[in-house]
Amino acid sequence: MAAKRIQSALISVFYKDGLEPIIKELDRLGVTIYSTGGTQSFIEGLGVKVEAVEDLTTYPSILDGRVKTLHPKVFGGILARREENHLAQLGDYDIPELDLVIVDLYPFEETVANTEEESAIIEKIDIGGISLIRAAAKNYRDVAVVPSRAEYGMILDMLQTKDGVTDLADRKELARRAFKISSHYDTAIFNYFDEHQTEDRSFKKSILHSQTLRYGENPHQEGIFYGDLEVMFEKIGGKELSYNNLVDVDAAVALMREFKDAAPTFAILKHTNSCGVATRPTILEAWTAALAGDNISAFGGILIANTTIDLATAQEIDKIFYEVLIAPGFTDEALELLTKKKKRILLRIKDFTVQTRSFKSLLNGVIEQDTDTRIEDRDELKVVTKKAPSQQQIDDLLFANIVCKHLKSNTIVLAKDHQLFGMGCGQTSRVDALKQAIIKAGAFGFDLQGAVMASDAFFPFPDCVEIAHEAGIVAVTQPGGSIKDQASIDYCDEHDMAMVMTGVRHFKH
Ligand SMILES: NC(=O)c1ncn([C@@H]2O[C@H](COP(=O)(O)O)[C@@H](O)[C@H]2O)c1NC=O
Repeated sequence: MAAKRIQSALISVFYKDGLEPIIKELDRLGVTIYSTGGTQSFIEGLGVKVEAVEDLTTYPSILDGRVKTLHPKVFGGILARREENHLAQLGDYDIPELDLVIVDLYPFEETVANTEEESAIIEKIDIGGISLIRAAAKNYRDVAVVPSRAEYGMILDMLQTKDGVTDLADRKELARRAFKISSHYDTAIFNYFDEHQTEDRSFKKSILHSQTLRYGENPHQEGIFYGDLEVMFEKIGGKELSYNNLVDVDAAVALMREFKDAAPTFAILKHTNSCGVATRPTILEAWTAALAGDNISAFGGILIANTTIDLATAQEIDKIFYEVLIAPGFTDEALELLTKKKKRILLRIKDFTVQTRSFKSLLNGVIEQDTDTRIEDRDELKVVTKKAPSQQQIDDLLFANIVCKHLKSNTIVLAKDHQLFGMGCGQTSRVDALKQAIIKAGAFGFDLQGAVMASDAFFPFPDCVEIAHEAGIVAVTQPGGSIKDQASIDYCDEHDMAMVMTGVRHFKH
């Protein structure tokens, strides 16, 4: 008996919107509707007959609504298997069968987001509704459950096209969704209680949206993204985002977030590392200067701007092959041109915010930390050398420090006039990172005389400032904290270099 006709329904919803067409359809099908106070009034307002749950239970809703459906006459009608023994018991206790349960839970997450008042939050922990959902889902062989407004379309379609008959596969799918909703809801409640706990924590994350990716990092690996990209981006064109695209887009957004309020800035990234970054008076100039940083690595890169892309910039960008272009806006003419290349992914970014906590799988568990959203401003730069950097050099040091923060450790950034000249990253020694940065700067024609250097962590020895000086570097920023800091400072003093310390390390593994 896989197909079931809906003859009775219990409806208890917090938000009433979207319910009307379902009620009308149930009414057309002659379904007996039971409902709780507010939902009952809403249905009556539609001119549809409805039985009060209070009449069924012969109890009023008590304790300010904390107990209204929690009663054997309700749960018996949902949980009874439609077989002789259970149906006989329903008969003995005068309990009606309930074939369909529609619930929209108290908005717990929304309440947590909007208030810190604990009593208001606690009252929004739904007890009766979540029990109704779980009971109906457990008995999916006989009962259909609608656990949230997201399933309204699905049930309406079933009512309309199958005339109130549900089949087992559909009811099982609704049950799967019901446990997805109930576990998500309980995860949110748990995380609220667990938030300030220091011991005995449990890692629980629930994301309702997902996207199956073509593959993972490589074609032989499966890949899935859990999240809702539409909240952050409007995808204007191009192929599906791949696993690697998503990783790179994440790195690009984290970097450009630091330049959100700066003058027009462009960054070009490959494998999460930036190979070109520049800030200029116009976005076209920023693009040109970023590309000059390394026009070879830029091939197939991820491009991100903090400013609307105009036609002139689009015409230049269009000359190279890139994977993804992200910007807060595109002029119509720019879009007309850029969308001609059908595979190129164009994302209009709506929101530069990054998650405040980040985590990844590791060994037999997960490692979690605060996201590194800290960035130093000019007041935090402590001059440790006899010579202080000029205002222009301070600007360049701050620029280089941001770029450095977003490169894989160990990393060194060389920059001048708000332009990345060369970087070394992902190196096992800081000296190698510096040598790589110098080679790259040279390869793309940059003269390092008067340029600045940023390091993600302290210099264990003075070798880096020695090599930097020989290359022409005049000012350095680094966190400091090495027992040999003084040796680097002394070298700078002896060679007319300026050094500032931030006191903040920015490792990125
Ligand atoms: N306490 C109960 O027995 C109970 N039964 C259902 N609810 C919830 O009450 C809300 C609907 O109430 P009303 O129909 O009165 O507006 C729904 O969000 C439903 O999930 C309950 N409320 C909270 O637990």
